[in-house]
Amino acid sequence: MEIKEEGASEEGQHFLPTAQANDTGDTQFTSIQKVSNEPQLEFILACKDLVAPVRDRKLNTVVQISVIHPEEQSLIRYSSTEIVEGTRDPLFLTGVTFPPEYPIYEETKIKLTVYDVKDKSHDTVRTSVRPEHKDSPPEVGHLTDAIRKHTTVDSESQRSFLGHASFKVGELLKSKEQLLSLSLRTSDGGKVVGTIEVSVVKMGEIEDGEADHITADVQGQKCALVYECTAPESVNGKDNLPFLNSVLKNPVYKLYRFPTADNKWMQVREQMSESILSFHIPKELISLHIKEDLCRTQELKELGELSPHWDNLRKNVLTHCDQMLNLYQDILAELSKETGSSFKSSSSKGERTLEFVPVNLHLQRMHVHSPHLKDALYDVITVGAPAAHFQGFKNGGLRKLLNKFETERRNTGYQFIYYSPENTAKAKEVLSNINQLQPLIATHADLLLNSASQHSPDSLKNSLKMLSEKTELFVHAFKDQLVRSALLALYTARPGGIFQKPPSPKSSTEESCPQDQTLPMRRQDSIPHHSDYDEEEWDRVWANVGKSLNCVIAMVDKLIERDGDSKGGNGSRSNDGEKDPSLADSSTPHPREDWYAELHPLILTLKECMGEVVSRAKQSLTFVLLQELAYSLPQCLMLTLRRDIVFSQALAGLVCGFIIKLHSSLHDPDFLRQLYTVGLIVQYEGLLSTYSDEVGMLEDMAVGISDLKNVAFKIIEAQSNEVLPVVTGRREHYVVEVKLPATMFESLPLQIKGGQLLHVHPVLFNVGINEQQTLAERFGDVSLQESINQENFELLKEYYTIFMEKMPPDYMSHFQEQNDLKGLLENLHQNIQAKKRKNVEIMWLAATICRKLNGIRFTCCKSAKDRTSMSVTLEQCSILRDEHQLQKDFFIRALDCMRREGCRIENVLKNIKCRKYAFNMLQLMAFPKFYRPPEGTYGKADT
Ligand SMILES: O=P(O)(O)O[C@H]1[C@H](O)[C@@H](O)[C@H](OP(=O)(O)O)[C@@H](OP(=O)(O)O)[C@H]1O
Repeated sequence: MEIKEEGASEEGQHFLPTAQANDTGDTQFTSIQKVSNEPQLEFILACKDLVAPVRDRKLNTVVQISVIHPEEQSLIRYSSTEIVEGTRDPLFLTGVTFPPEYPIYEETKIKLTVYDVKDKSHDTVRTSVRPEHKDSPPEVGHLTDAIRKHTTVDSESQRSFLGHASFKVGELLKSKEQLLSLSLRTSDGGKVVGTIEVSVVKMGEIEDGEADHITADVQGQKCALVYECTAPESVNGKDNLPFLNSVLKNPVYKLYRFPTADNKWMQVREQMSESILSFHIPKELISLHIKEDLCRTQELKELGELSPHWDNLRKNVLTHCDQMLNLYQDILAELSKETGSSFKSSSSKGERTLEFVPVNLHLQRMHVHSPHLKDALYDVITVGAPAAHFQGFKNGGLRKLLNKFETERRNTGYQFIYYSPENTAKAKEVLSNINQLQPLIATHADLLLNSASQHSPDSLKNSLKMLSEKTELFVHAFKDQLVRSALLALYTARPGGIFQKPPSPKSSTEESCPQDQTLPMRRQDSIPHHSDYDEEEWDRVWANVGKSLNCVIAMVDKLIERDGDSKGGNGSRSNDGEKDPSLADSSTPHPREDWYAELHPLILTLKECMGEVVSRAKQSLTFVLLQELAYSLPQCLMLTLRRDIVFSQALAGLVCGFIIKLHSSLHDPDFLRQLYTVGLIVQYEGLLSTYSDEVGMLEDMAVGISDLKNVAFKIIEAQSNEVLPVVTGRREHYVVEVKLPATMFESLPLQIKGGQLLHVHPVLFNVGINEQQTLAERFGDVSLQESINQENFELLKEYYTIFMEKMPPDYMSHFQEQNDLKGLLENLHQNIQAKKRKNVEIMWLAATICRKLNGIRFTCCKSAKDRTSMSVTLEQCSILRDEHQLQKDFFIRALDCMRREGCRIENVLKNIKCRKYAFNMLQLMAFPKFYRPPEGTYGKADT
């Protein structure tokens, strides 16, 4: 019987994605008992004694799995197995899994339809995730009618119906050993054409003696089937799930079984999930930029009077800054409309309002349950290369643009004062420190006064300690030579080179300072002229803060001492109990003093001295920043915008990777120790070519990833159910606060609980693999890739050195591991030096090193859809081969299964509404061998 007949009887069939399948709203059906957040039901299939329609014809079989929901009675296409060729007893490696949220009940019926595939190069069965009802609304259809018609007819004409069987989920679950053996019948329900076996699978750890084994034969190989055990908490981290679930969304699960070298089965579950951080982090970041830019605009306005040249420049800068602010505000407003979004598709890459959002960001997870080994999770974050697609790549990407900008700026001549990028960054840092410390010191000063008015010696001492610490930090912040030189520059930029002295504080310090701690500085009464510029004045102003703090300390000491005396205490005694003669006069009892009245004037002076320092430093450093902004407007601001966009995409991915890593390793004390002592390596695999537009993308990506070194994480206790991370700080210095629920937070080491900043060490290795890279290698230039790989190798080596220095020797579980790592690093270095074409060994080595160093893995290409899918599936199968003894002969079959029916083809589907990797034959010929998808899974769709 041909598929058309079968199709006709299943007119209402459709393929329901989990996101839409969540809610039937009914409770009259019997739910399946399930472990929270684990798939509800997983099974595998095998057929026996299939009858070929034509005698002696070898069968190539595939099973299509459909679901009949109890309340609907319509058939929904759910998934397919891979095609098994040339046997009447096929064992399918691709299983069936129903995710946690899928509406499946004991009453739900599953229909299994077996087909014989004549030409598998055409067997791309489904093209749409949505109902194929005649009357389905066009906006949910996703595909153009033309494509849908073409692909359906094309695929269906290439296979024929063999037989079908159905069962209810409850029957399977209650059956002996949770295994059903069903007769396959022709569509009229008459003839038996073979049997199909359905076996429930439960992923989990095998402990010796616990596993049941069933011997099966896969292409002549005996394999033991393993059933039902419980996954260890370290893998599932079940108690942490609500936390992870608040970040990950719309999971897709796929299940496989593969034979191991010792003829047993391993089970493998793929999971692919979106993250709401895709949108959340960009929104956080844009808000932060807006705050920072508003503050800068205000500081520019407060720069005071400037000579006409500088004043015009400032006006110009302010106008452009306002325009940029409006732009950021508009983008934020647009993004805020996207409530609940967690995915930006590859086809939205160039959308202006989504520019800050990473493309196609997902967690790609492989959970392996293999005999005699602990269950293992392998995570890779897949995401489109962080790049400014809307701005385009005509003039290159950030790496080139920033270099060009800097070189030109350095050579501009007289109109601007050149400050190096380091100095500009320093100016931003000091300004930010001032803005943070000044209010903090003011608060501590008020607390000190409060303690004074309560006449509490202990609280007075504590407040003083805090005040002293913060004031010392403050004084330290200004030690830089930059402030001094910027003050002179600003002085010369005032009208007539006149220095605008900030309002003088009242000169009360001298009078109120106890004993002989007078301030050496006498303030200038007249405004100095250029030639009069007193370079040392700044030192005096700055030193006054320290001196007035000393006055406060001395006064507090005095007050506490007198208080002790008045209570009949010992006064101030030296260690041997003798009275200190220098303080002998103050040991006579005093009546209870008004501490507040004594300290208040000193605190006022301290605040005033600080005010003067802040005012001068702020103005001079703002003047430094004016130089950067004023040069080449508006390009300079556009460059900042580009960098912000690229960074935002990179940061969203990083935060997602960090949270997932934290979640899966929270119970590992060694990991936590590594986190606060060395920080985490974050390794990016880039698959971009160094030809045409992708050169610009790679230039963007390299800067975006390198900028991630300016990010630190801080773990804080969540005060409510809201656990989404918060981004604080400013450009070039970000702190991401990750909130953990109380129980999880409590289990952390003190260092992390105490708020220690946790650092990341990003590295990028890129190897172009496509036909464009062939062109680059033959006719173009690969130097960008070479220098990126070389530079990042040095960074990786540095991390490794610190890691080996700081982590205890027993941390690397075996001595062997250390040697392995060293060898791998050397090997990576040699491969980078070798300058071989499309040397994908670089990627495998870098990824292996990252995994061994317990780092966070990323894989990126332009859209994280096609090349990325090839690479992550290859990585998964290589891990199965190297770490889980996947039988050698099954390497390619496993790879093909994952690419044909796995999560990544679903990724393609959700991006372009078509189940085909966007490659043509010509492109694939240029790919390294193991990066080519199986027949029938690629082609160009007219999207
Ligand atoms: O434009 P054509 O000739 O169809 O080439 C495609 C490539 O073959 C794919 O590799 C690109 O996708 P990835 O960047 O996910 O690999 C794919 O990127 P896109 O999905 O962003 O269009 C295309 O560049």
